[in-house]
Amino acid sequence: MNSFGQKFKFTTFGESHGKALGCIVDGVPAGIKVDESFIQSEMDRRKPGQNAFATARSEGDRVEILSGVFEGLTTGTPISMVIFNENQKSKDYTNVKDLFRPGHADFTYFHKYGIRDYRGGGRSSARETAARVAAGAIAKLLLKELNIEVLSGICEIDGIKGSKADFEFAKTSEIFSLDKDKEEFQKEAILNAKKEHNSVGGVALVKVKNAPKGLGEPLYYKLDSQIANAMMSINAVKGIEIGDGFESVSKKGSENNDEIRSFGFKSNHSGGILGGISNGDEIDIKVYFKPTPSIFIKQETIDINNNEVECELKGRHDPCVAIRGSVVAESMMALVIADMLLLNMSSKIENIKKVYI
Ligand SMILES: Cc1cc2nc3c(=O)[nH]c(=O)nc-3n(C[C@H](O)[C@H](O)[C@H](O)COP(=O)(O)O)c2cc1C
Ligand SMILES: C=C(O[C@@H]1CC(C(=O)O)=C[C@@H](OP(=O)(O)O)[C@H]1O)C(=O)O
Repeated sequence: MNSFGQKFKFTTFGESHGKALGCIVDGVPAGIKVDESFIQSEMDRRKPGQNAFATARSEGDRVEILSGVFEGLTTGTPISMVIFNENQKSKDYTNVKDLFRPGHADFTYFHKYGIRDYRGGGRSSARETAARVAAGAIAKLLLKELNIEVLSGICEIDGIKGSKADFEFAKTSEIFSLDKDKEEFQKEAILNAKKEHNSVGGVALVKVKNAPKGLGEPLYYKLDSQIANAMMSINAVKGIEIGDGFESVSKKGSENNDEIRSFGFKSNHSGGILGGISNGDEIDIKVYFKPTPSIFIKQETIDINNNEVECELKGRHDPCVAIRGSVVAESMMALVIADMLLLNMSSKIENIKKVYI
């Protein structure tokens, strides 16, 4: 079992240097309008090779829908989508074929499976996240029908934090940072690291607008625990925060509580989730990405025979994975919300009656 979700489920397949990648999304209700140009526009926001802040690998990331859609509508049967790889350069990996890149998953995959697919990280490469964005686009089409929106953007790069509380959200990959005053410095930090053959980390903000109250199951399928599970499943994610997150630890209860009025909550320190259930306010999380492990600085490592060697990489790598990673985080959030919506259908007898009677 390696799928995500209980009702709105998906799984992905493929490798970075294999023939193709793809996903199967199961449990999608019938009758959702499938706008293929929307799916492609989501793919384009994540795809590599678009600017100096991303890997130079050039992929069209064109999605082909193989099943589950008829005359522009979902049929209620599994939706399968495929994305063919176009720009693999496996030769770049020949000199590190038998060794483990520090910080990447080469070491752990080898010890788990006993096989070294050295071609660009194989299944552990974040190229897999293209398939998640395709699945996330289907989730977003469901959310659109309910006027729920998921957005994301960058709020921190290499320790340079955005300062505005109310960010303008990035809609395309052209818009880089949520804080226009800090954007220039954040960009510079990435380009400087790149010049030095190094990489930097970053933080993405993900928000859900118009999420209804009541999403999330008690106790073992809470909305926040599922969001954490989804985000931590993304390559290079090392932590997440819900609402004020770690900052709330140093606050008094009186500062941290969101007081309640008849019109709603006076503040949103909770990030829109209480007791693992959405409270109707904006859902608001931060996702922390580590610096890209593949860097072009000589490092010490071992080979598959345990010999101590030096590792010198070639190839094409993101100098900061958080930039494209923010789009992946947004897709995973859409998938969690879609799953929770479908689970929520059966939380009240009135809802079940609406469907069946
Ligand atoms: C969008 C995205 C792009 C990435 N690009 C690269 C890359 O070009 N080179 C690399 O070494 N790692 C890249 N990573 C990170 C690795 O895939 C990841 O660090 C590796 O699989 C090890 O997993 P872990 O960091 O979660 O432990 C990327 C991650 C994301 C989310
Ligand atoms: C190709 C993509 O990103 C890749 C993610 C990645 C990694 O190790 O995660 C390593 C690089 O690829 P390659 O396997 O060719 O060395 C990136 O270019 C993509 O996101 O589509």
